[in-house]
Amino acid sequence: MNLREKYQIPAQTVITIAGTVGVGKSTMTQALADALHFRTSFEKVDTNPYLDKFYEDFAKWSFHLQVYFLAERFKEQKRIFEYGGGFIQDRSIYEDTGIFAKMHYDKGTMTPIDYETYTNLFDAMVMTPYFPHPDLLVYLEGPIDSIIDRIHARGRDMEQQTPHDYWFEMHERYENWINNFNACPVLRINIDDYDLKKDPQVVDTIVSRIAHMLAQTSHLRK
Ligand SMILES: Nc1ncnc2c1ncn2[C@@H]1O[C@H](COP(=O)(O)OP(=O)(O)O)[C@@H](O)[C@H]1O
Ligand SMILES: Nc1ncnc2c1ncn2[C@H]1C[C@H](O)[C@@H](COP(=O)(O)O)O1
Repeated sequence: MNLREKYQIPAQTVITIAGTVGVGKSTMTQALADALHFRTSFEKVDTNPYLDKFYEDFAKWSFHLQVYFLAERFKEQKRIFEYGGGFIQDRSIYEDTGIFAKMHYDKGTMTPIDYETYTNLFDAMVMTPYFPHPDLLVYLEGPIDSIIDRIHARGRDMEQQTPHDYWFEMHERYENWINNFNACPVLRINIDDYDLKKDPQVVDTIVSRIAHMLAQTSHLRK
């Protein structure tokens, strides 16, 4: 019996994993998908044609990158819908606007006109009754020092060159963002409490918490 059956999680459930860069979303996505026998929807980092350029020059490439991410995530959303759910998604679409686009606009590395164009597009595509929200957002959080260690351990070149202040600011913004997030139910998980690398069996406890939260919020999906 897999964990989905053990904890009676509906087969069509869609769970999105949110959290700052390097916190462990991809690792959690794979662990949950394996445990629940769900499909995965990963961010494609290596094939992103703007990401390296963006880290070299935020002001020049922030708009292009946001439009690219929006299109990619929307295509993934369509794929999830066509399969009828049963997915774990690595990063939510809400973080693109709520964290990244907003942060670059506030820092002056996205122009007001580009920001307005982007948010209009985002709202027209996502903030409508026709866009199915996930059943649950699992929010990963933890101390910024451990997260920066993970970014360094992973070793993506463009992230190594980025000043730590960028990651500090993002970490702080995530905290405010999640405290005001209400598009779907949220389960908060602290990375200090569960170490999927050292103890893969801990996924059982995480799935039981997910099942509990899904049961508590099932009335919202009827
Ligand atoms: N529990 C953990 N303990 C130590 N390192 C971890 C843990 N979970 C993830 N990592 C490592 O941290 C780095 C970032 O994790 P990743 O899942 O890619 O994060 P994200 O998708 O949020 O950017 C990777 O090198 C990954 O192997
Ligand atoms: N919407 C985004 N804007 C800017 N940068 C973004 C956006 N979404 C993801 N990214 C970056 C951040 C990381 O460098 C990579 C992958 O993110 P990760 O949290 O490691 O999965 O893309």
